[in-house]
Amino acid sequence: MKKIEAIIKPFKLDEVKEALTELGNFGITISEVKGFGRQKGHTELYRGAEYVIDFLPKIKMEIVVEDEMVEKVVKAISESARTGKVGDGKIFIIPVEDAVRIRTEERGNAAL
Ligand SMILES: Nc1ncnc2c1ncn2[C@@H]1O[C@H](COP(=O)(O)OP(=O)(O)OP(=O)(O)O)[C@@H](O)[C@H]1O
Ligand SMILES: [Mg+2]
Repeated sequence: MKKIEAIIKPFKLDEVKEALTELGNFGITISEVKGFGRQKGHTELYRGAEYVIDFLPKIKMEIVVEDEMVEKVVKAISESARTGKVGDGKIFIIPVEDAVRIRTEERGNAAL
C-alpha cells in the first residue's frame, strides 16, 4: 500500500476528483493547506492576482491505494491538475505499513 499525497491548486479539485472517481472505488481525504514551492510564492498567480505573501492556498489530497493502483492514480492526478504554469503542485508517494477498516477490522488492501 502507498499513500499518495498530492498538493494541487484549489480550483482544480473538482476536475481531479472526477478523474479519480473514474479510476475506482477508494477513499480520499482532503485538507485546505498553504504552501510554497521553489518560487516561494512570489511569482505565482492566485485568482488572477500576483500574491505578495509567501504561502499560497493549496489543497492537499491523501489517498491510500494498493500498489497496483499507484501509477494510475499518479497519472490521473498529474494530468487533471496540470495547467502548465508554475505552482501546479506536487505528488509524494509514501509507503504505508497497514490499514484497518474500523467497522470490520479488515486489514491491508481489504481495508481500503
Ligand atoms: N518539497 C516540498 N515539500 C513539501 N511541500 C512542497 C514541496 N514542494 C512543493 N510543495 C507544496 O506544493 C505546492 C506547489 O508547489 P509548486 O508546484 O510551486 O512546486 P515547484 O517545485 O515550485 O514547481 P513549479 O516550478 O512548477 O512551480 C507548494 O505550495 C507546497 O505546498
Ligand atoms: Mg512553484
